[in-house]
Amino acid sequence: MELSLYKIFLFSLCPLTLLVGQLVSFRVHLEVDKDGWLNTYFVKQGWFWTSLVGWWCMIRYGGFGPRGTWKRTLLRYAILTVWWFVFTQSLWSEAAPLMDMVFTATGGRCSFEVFDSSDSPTWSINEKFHDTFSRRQSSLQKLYAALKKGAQNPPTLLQNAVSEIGYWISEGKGHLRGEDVTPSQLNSLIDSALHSWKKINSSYLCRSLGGYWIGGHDPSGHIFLITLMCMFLLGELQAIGKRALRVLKTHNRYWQQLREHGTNVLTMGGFWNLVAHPPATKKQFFKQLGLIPPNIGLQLIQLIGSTARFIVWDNPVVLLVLFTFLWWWSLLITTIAFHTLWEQLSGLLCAYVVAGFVYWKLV
Ligand SMILES: CCCCCCCCCCCCCCCC(=O)SCCNC(=O)CCNC(=O)[C@H](O)C(C)(C)COP(=O)(O)O
Ligand SMILES: Nc1ncnc2c1ncn2[C@@H]1O[C@H](COP(=O)(O)O)[C@@H](OP(=O)(O)O)[C@H]1O
Repeated sequence: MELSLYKIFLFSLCPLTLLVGQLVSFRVHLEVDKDGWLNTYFVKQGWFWTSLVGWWCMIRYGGFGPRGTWKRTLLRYAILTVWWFVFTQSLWSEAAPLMDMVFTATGGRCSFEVFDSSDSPTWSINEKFHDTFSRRQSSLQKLYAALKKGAQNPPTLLQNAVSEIGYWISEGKGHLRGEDVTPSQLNSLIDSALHSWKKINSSYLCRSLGGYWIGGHDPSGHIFLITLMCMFLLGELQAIGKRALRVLKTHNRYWQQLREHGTNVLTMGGFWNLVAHPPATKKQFFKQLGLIPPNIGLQLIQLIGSTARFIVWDNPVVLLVLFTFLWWWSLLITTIAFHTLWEQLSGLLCAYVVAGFVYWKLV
């Protein structure tokens, strides 16, 4: 296989991003919302989006480029999908994914340290028990449900304590009512109850019971997944790139429409005003929107329609590039804000070894 400039880009993008992220993390401290829309709806469902966009491109560009065949493309996709599945998902409910096996084999476990067990006289929630208020609250609810489900009659002490915490959190009280037990005794009680009922060997199961993963070496699932996704999309772009560029250049009509309708929409009818000075409330927004003359509204709808058609139907390569950029951005954020360097490297390496082989040997 010859080493083109594109190949160098394909093989170096993720490792270089990790390096840059590490360097940036020395100077910048990032607070990232784990429950933000990008992470929740896109990255965490990333293999779905990547498969959809990847396959859609293959179908729309009439197959698989000069070098590819259906069989080869399918083989590459199948290898990457199986590897993603084995590494990050449970094959069946009791089996742990490979990344969680590494974690538990290196001393990690699911913890239920709900209460702060330092010797403060007032009861409080352990700072490490999940990172945000809403996550704590939902984890407490899961924990309570698990305790209730696990035993027909949970010890009264346990039951009282857990319902008390739920109340404490929702009411935002400063301390717990004193029980005849210490915080660390209660932590152990909860911990041993759950661990004796179930073999908690995956992060998914741990989270679903309200616990959190601590200790051990936890290869970054995000870095693993994003590396696999970037390499798949960029790897397949090699096969369809030339054809996609040719198609992109033939759509002069769309650019003309964009210019005409776009200028009309922006210069007339107060639309620009609406964008430049958005009203404070939704109600005012819709009221002002209603004041836009109907023909401008129609042109706006036409513009949105033709843009959607231009991207989704005629030039899905735009989607491929957008998604690749989105994944790359999330990779950078992950390398700056999450995990240790070694956990990032192991996530990267596990994806890279297989994706590297696929795009080195199977193209
Ligand atoms: C000749 C062949 C023609 C085929 C034509 C196909 C037509 C196109 C249709 C394609 C449909 C898409 C199918 C996709 C199948 C899926 O992948 S569905 C599952 C999606 N799931 C995900 O994406 C989950 C990804 N998330 C994770 O792996 C983990 O959450 C994580 C990011 C690794 C994090 O793990 P934590 O434990 O939370 O840290
Ligand atoms: N780019 C990103 N944006 C937001 N959250 C991210 C992120 N990368 C990683 N995370 C979060 O960091 C944690 C560790 O990720 P991972 O082990 O998959 O690399 C996960 O938390 P949760 O699992 O609690 O959602 C994940 O959601």
